[in-house]
Amino acid sequence: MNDLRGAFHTGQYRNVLKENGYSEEAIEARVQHTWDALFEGDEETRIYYPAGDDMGYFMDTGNLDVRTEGMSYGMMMAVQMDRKDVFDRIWRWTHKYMFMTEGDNAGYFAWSCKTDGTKNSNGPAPDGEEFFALALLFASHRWGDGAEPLNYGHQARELLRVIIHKGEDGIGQPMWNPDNKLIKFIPNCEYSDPSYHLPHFYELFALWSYPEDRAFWKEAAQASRDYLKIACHPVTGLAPEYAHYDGTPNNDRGFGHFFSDSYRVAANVGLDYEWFRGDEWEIEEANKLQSFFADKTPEDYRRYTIAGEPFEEKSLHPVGLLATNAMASLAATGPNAKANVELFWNTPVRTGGRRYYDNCLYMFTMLALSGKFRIWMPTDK
Ligand SMILES: O[C@@H]1[C@@H](O)[C@H](O[C@@H]2CO[C@@H](O[C@@H]3CO[C@@H](O)[C@H](O)[C@H]3O)[C@H](O)[C@H]2O)OC[C@H]1O
Repeated sequence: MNDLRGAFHTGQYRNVLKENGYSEEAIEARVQHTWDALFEGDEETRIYYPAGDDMGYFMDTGNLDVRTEGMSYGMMMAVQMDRKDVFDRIWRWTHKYMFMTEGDNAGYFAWSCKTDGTKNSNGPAPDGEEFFALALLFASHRWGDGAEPLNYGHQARELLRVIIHKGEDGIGQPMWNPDNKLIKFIPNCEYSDPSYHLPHFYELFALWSYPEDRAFWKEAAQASRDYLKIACHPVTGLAPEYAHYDGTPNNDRGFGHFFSDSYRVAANVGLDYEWFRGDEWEIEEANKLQSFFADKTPEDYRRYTIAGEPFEEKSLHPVGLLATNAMASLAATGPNAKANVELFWNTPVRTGGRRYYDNCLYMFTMLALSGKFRIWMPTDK
């Protein structure tokens, strides 16, 4: 058992794919094949593009931009796959083009840029910052720190400080509400996005952030686990894209239903259970989600109310959805856990214009179900 100061962590990672009967050789090959498709493949599958001598970016191929979401995901994938070269390229691009040094959002990263580095927005999206922070901490633990901007540990701790303390000097807003400890959809709003809640990340921030920030992160982990219980529907398990702090869907801008953002809740619940046995509720939640989708096929996935009523509109990212449903099998104990893993295994990475979001979720699921989405400790260097 690793010392995670009170947080349960086995130090063991299930290979759910192996448990489902696939050979270690086949699993290794699929993990590598997935990496190759996203990072080195042809235009049909790749989402990573090297830029210049020492930089690179993930492109949202559906929106033709570079998002903090994708950049932070790419860094997390690279550190898990021990690809410091790719990690450093993505982080250099992020640091050079996305970081904001002035205005209300100074200290945050612009959530969307053009591929030439021009900012499309001067606002951040907190899901990027939280993934950057943990990817940087893992990089520090796995490879050691270098010269700025590759001083990963320092970069992570500074970011973890800014995202909760911003606004204390009267300029800007924090990404977490300081009272209820819930992550906001964007800093200058007072509602949340259930898919942004990563209690398993906050447990680790509570260990490795600046000492004065650790108590906050520990409380945030509990607050997020409690919040997910009220944001996910009690029967279907479906979460809306955006939700109020009391857990009810926020449909002010049409994001109060189960659609693209929401898919990540299944993956997050699965990984929190795998890393920390976060909450026994996560087993129920995973079972409910898998049960809701048991009689549905990817070709017919829709937008749904969280009570499960379908809209006409088809899912924009069916491969991403089936992948996250499979990742929920890290927590699921129900009769659908195996079928979800099989469906994932039998589905290739997505090709074509909308592939970015699907294939990000696909790669995370491939890592998680093969026991390769792991916690990198300071002692792992
Ligand atoms: O209004 C923006 C808001 O859109 C932004 O959110 C980011 C973009 O949306 C989220 O992911 C998308 C899910 O749908 C797929 O089709 C897209 O490809 C994904 O990028 C993402 O999690 C958010 O970071 O945040 C800033 C707000 O100002």
